[in-house]
Amino acid sequence: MKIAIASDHGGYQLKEEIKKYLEGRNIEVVDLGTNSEESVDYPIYGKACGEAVMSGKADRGIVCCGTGIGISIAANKVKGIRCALCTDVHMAEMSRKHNDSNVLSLGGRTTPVDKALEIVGAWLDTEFEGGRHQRRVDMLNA
Ligand SMILES: O=C[C@H](O)[C@H](O)[C@H](O)COP(=O)(O)O
Repeated sequence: MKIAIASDHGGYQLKEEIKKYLEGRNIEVVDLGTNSEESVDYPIYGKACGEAVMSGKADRGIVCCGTGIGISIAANKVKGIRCALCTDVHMAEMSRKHNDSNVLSLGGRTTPVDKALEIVGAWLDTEFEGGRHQRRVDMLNA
């Protein structure tokens, strides 16, 4: 699996931790920036991550900003993206099982690193259930 990651300055530290975690699991990472804590604009990074997933450059994506809100909104503007802002493991699991989320969003200023990495792990390891949920995902795509 190949994962695209992107953040603004508010999510930069968390993105770096997630990158280490993914590499520790031998998952290929496409890092779309940002590359420091210098102030940048999250719409650019959310869009870049969404486009990387939709173009096939990555299988799924993970985005981070201060709260995870702005960058998730940006990613969701790319057609075909189902970006889920998750603050706990249950939400991450449900976003995969029911919504087939293809991008995960996390808040670097709102979710501690250890909890965020648990959320990432659950999100990576949970499959879409299909069935009635496929019909709803198809409706989102339409
Ligand atoms: O939803 C937006 C994000 O949380 C941003 O990371 C945040 O708005 C950036 O704020 P500031 O420019 O004050 O660091």
